[in-house]
Parts: sequence; structure tokens; C-alpha cells
Amino acid sequence: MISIIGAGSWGSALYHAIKQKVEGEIVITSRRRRNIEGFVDIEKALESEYIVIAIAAQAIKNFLKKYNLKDKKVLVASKGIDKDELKFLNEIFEEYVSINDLAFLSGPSFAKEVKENKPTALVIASKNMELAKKFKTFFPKFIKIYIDDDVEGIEVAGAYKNVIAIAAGICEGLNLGANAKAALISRGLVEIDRFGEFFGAKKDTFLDVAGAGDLFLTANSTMSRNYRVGINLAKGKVLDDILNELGEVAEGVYTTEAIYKLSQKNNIYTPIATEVYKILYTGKKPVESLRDLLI
Ligand SMILES: NC(=O)C1=CN([C@@H]2O[C@H](COP(=O)(O)OP(=O)(O)OC[C@H]3O[C@@H](n4cnc5c(N)ncnc54)[C@H](O)[C@@H]3O)[C@@H](O)[C@H]2O)C=CC1
Ligand SMILES: O=C(CO)COP(=O)(O)O
Repeated sequence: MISIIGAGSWGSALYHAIKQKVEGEIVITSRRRRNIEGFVDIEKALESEYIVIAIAAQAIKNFLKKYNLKDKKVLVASKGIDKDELKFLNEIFEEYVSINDLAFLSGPSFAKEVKENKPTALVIASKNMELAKKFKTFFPKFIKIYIDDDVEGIEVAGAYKNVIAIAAGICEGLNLGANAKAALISRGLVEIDRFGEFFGAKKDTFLDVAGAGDLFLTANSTMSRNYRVGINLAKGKVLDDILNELGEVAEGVYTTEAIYKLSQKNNIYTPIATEVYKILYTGKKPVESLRDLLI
């Protein structure tokens, strides 16, 4: 039996996809009861051997404190960095679950397209290749799964691209043109790689679907919530209003804070994340940040 924890956009898309492969052996849960197919309460969901986590990254630490996942096989599908502890999600999970029972899912995948069974490529990374292979068997044909052992790379790639997507959305909202956006995205990839390699990630990961692939997807489409946050910031809207209107999580807003603090602490050069941080948290004008980055 497999349980999806989190019935937001991504959790419900994963339920839709995985159900096609495992048929009746899947349930979904959320902190609020929802009237959707397969919904069970959290206690019932935690009876499954296989657990897929699709809740907001900042909520994960408290979730793990509250519910016991010890001895479960866990696939983490969230993308972010804990902004209070300044830890990657694999570091948070490793405090509660054996490293051999953990796998991480990332890659270019708008939930909406997964719900339409559109071809999608994802990466499952784990220090336990047998577990990665096992999770791979749960996915239907339209989702091509690559397996990898670069957990650190997968975590940095999935989290950081949301920050670059906010910057690219700002670029779009300011109407700075396609040349400027391509510059931001490509320099964003260099920045992600520099940050990731500091934490032990492999360069190859950033050149592949979970790195460049997810970055190109998210930083160039209004389907991305993070990109839309950027567009709205460029229009001069206030962050709280943007997030209220969005009604779903834009992980990049919190990941920006975590990356800014981690790069300050470790002296890593992260110019784009630093400007996004200044816009989000110090009130710097988007137009000034983009000028400082591009000119
Ligand atoms: N929507 C997408 O296309 C994709 C999303 N993701 C990632 O999946 C994660 C979830 O995103 P979405 O489902 O899209 O967002 P969403 O905003 O639609 O849903 C968020 C989910 O997190 C849960 N949640 C939020 N705060 C919580 C708390 N304090 N305690 C317990 N649960 C809490 C909500 O109940 C909901 O189930 C994020 O890390 C996101 O980056 C990854 C790939 C694709
Ligand atoms: O992670 C995603 C696509 O791979 C979803 O991006 P957004 O959270 O910006 O919508």
C-alpha cells in the first residue's frame, strides 16, 4: 500500500499518476479532510509501508515531529530548504528516518500536466539504489523515471530553481526582454551549480532534467507559481497580497531566505538569490535589483 501525504496540487497529481500503475493500492491524506477519491485520515495513511511526502517544505519538520515515519519507506516530493534550521530536506528527514529508507523525487513537472497524463521525466535519488528502483515501479509509463544517487544535487536543484524562477518572473514583469531572461536563467544555472557543489552535489545533476530541465520549465512559464510571484512583484504588488491571491505554496519565497543565509554563512557567491532576497525581505525595488544584476 502507498500513501500520499499532502492533497494539494502536487500530492493530488501524484495520486492520479501512481494510481494508474498500482490500481487500488493507494490512498491520499491531508491535514484538512477533503472530499476526494482515495482520501483517508492521516492515521490510516500511516499504516502503509510506502509513503510519498508532498506537503510544503516549511511544514515538514513539524510533521516529522508529530508523526512517526520510522521504518517506513519514504519518497520526498517537496522542493525547498528549511529556512529556520537552514537544512536541506534530506538532512531534516535523516534525523527521523534511516537514510536507507529515504528517496527524493524531483524534475520538471507541473502538476496540471501530470494530471493530463502528459509525458514527463523525473529523477528519483537515493543512497539506496534498490529503494529508488522500487519507487520507480510505482510510476506509470507516461512518467519516465531516472534513478540517481546524488541526493544533495537533487535537493539543491529542486529548491534553487524556484528562486531563479522568481527572478525570471520579475524580468518578464518588467518587460526587459527575452535576451535578459535567457541571461538570468543561464547565470542562474551557474549559480545553482556553484552553491550545489559547495554542499557536495555533482555538476552532472545540474545539467540534467532535475537541474537545467526544471529550471527551464519553471523560470519560463506562467504555469509556475514562483514565476507568477516574480511577475506580480515587478508590478509593484505587496508580497503578502501576492501570496494570499495565489492560494498555493510558492516555495521560492522561503527558499530564497534559506539560500541567502546559507550563502552568507559559507561565503558562497549567489548574486541572483541575494537580489531576490533584497526584493522580498528588504523592500529593494525590483527594477533596481534587475539593473544591478544585468548591467
Ligand atoms: N505543484 C507542482 O507542480 C509541483 C509541486 N512540487 C512541490 O510539492 C510541494 C507541495 O506543493 P503543492 O502541492 O503544489 O502546493 P499546494 O499549496 O497545492 O499544497 C500544499 C500542501 O501542503 C500542505 N501543507 C501546507 N502547510 C502545511 C502544514 N503546516 N502542515 C501540514 N501540511 C501542510 C497542504 O495541506 C497541502 O496539502 C512543494 O514543495 C512544491 O514545490 C513539486 C513538483 C511539482
Ligand atoms: O516544481 C514545479 C515544476 O517542476 C512547480 O513549480 P511552481 O511551484 O513554481 O509552480
